[in-house]
Amino acid sequence: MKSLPSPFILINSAMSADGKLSTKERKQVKISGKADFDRVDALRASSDAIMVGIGTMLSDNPSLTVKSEKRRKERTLAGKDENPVRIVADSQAKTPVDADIFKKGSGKKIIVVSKTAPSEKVNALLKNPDTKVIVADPVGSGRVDLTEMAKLLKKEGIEKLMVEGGATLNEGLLAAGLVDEINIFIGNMIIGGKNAPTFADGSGFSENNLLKLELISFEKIEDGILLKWKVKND
Ligand SMILES: NC(=O)C1=CN([C@@H]2O[C@H](COP(=O)(O)OP(=O)(O)OC[C@H]3O[C@@H](n4cnc5c(N)ncnc54)[C@H](O)[C@@H]3O)[C@@H](O)[C@H]2O)C=CC1
Ligand SMILES: Nc1nc(O)c(N)c(N[C@@H]2O[C@H](COP(=O)(O)O)[C@@H](O)[C@H]2O)n1
Repeated sequence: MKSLPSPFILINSAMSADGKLSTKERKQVKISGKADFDRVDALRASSDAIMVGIGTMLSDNPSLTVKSEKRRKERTLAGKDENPVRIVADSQAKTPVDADIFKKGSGKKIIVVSKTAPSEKVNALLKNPDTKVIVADPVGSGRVDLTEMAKLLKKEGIEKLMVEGGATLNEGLLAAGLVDEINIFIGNMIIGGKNAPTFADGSGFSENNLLKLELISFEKIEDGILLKWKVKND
């Protein structure tokens, strides 16, 4: 069983047929087609928050907004912000102060940092409206403690957290036993390259300690396939 308290955490990723999230230059690739991007948009709209790691922030500068106006309206009619809370796991507060999450779309932003994040960078980030910095580093390791982060995000009222990568954060959350569900869209291309990020990088699991999954569903979408997995955290 997953350790509580934590939001329900779902990782959504798009990968190539050979399991890569992007190129060896860490350049974002359009793996999903129109239909899958629309599915992802609906998933964003149904979530309380969307999170990426600092690696993804620096390489992709994502806006993490809900793209469909209809879905944004539905959220506001339900008394929510247009966009879910946008969160970055960013141990040293390296998120650029002019990142697209601050410029595009309305709604709250949370930067999760460690105790050793430089205060001038933290203060600069806090100048952005609707932005909060949370320190999740109980022992002062200099790295965000993901279990502590989950606990603090739950306290912020986040019940459903959608994680959109990247490779290192995915593995960190999986290794911490925090992930409930994985949605992977496998696109019709090979990216290749031993240094191209895969779905779960980090240090990985050992042979006698592999993380087991249970298949929920599979669905053909355009020229790819969507796999939904439940994570067996016991
Ligand atoms: N195809 C897809 O669906 C997606 C692809 N990507 C791709 O993934 C690549 C980025 O992946 P990565 O470089 O691995 O960066 P990442 O986005 O996974 O961020 C990793 C960073 O998160 C921070 N972090 C803080 N605390 C952590 C902890 N306890 N455990 C793990 N990480 C922690 C660390 O500074 C770490 O270096 C890019 O090339 C991007 O384009 C990213 C998202 C989705
Ligand atoms: N679902 C999906 N399919 C792909 O093909 C992708 N390359 C990604 N990437 C993720 O989407 C983020 C960009 O979000 P915005 O359009 O800027 O809102 C990017 O950072 C990855 O997390 N996802």
